Amino acid sequence: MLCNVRLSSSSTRWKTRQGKDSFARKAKLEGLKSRAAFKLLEVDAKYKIFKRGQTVVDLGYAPGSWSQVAVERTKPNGRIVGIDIIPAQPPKGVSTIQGNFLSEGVRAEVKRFLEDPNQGRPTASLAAPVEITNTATDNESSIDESRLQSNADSIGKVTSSKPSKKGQDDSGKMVDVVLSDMSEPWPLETPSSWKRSLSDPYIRMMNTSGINYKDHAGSMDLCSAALQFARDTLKTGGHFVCKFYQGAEDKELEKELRKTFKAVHREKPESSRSESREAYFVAMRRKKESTEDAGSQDKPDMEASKIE
Ligand SMILES: C[S@@+](CC[C@H](N)C(=O)[O-])C[C@H]1O[C@@H](n2cnc3c(N)ncnc32)[C@H](O)[C@@H]1O
Repeated sequence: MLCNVRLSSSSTRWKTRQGKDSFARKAKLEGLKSRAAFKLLEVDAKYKIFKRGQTVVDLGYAPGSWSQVAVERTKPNGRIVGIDIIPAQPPKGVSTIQGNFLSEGVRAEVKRFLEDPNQGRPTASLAAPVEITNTATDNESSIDESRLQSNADSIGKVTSSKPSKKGQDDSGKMVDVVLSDMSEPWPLETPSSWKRSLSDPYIRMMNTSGINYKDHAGSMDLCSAALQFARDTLKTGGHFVCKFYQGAEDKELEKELRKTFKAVHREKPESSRSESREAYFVAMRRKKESTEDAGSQDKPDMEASKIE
């Protein structure tokens, strides 16, 4: 009960704030799914992270404005893969996987999807987004493989299922840019359906609570998972943009980033609300892989049902 009261009053506050927010109004006018698009646009204007034809992975993509920016900036022929724990309508041209990114099984599934550089990539004659939905309710870290297969089959827009070496670097990496904007969605930014799953997946995952140390700790978990994934999949020269909530451990994260990337910048975009402790690491040009950041132990783990 208490929870509902808190949700509805914060949702009213949110609506009032959005009404006054020029970035939110602009996003609506420009057909963007949320004001968050402007944060990435600012980052891209400064650091030029996107190029045509890239493979971009968007962690915590919903409702999808970062993916919209990535589609636009990598066309023609870019491929964008979005992952989110909540169900959402994927933006045009984006392949999506629903699942909890803190789960090894989900991370392994994303890597499997990426292995074929053509999977999810539009061709001249055919746009090929693929939507893979994890229907699990209690168990957010499992993926329904049969549904996954039948989804891919029935959508039938995958250009090729044959893995090819094209699009990979010397060490077999296939991703040009990893984005992570993972954190709790603002109310109403996503379809109302996410609220229905509130009681389950959000218990152990990152929830912005307004309690700084808690938000910071949750954010560090999400950033670590995103960084390990970036280390496992980013080509030499690839970029990583990662939201974090500022706090005691972010220096440690920055140190880790410096091991893997040639340049690491902290950014607080103008469109990021000043009262929020969120900020972004923009990590540029992945170094040639060293033993320090060699592959993680992520393995397909479809049985594992615990959210880590
Ligand atoms: C601020 S929103 C992202 C907004 C998005 N960048 C956009 O432009 O529309 C954060 C997203 O992270 C997702 N998220 C949080 N924790 C997650 C997790 N453990 N696994 C997958 N997605 C997660 C939330 O469901 C939410 O949709």
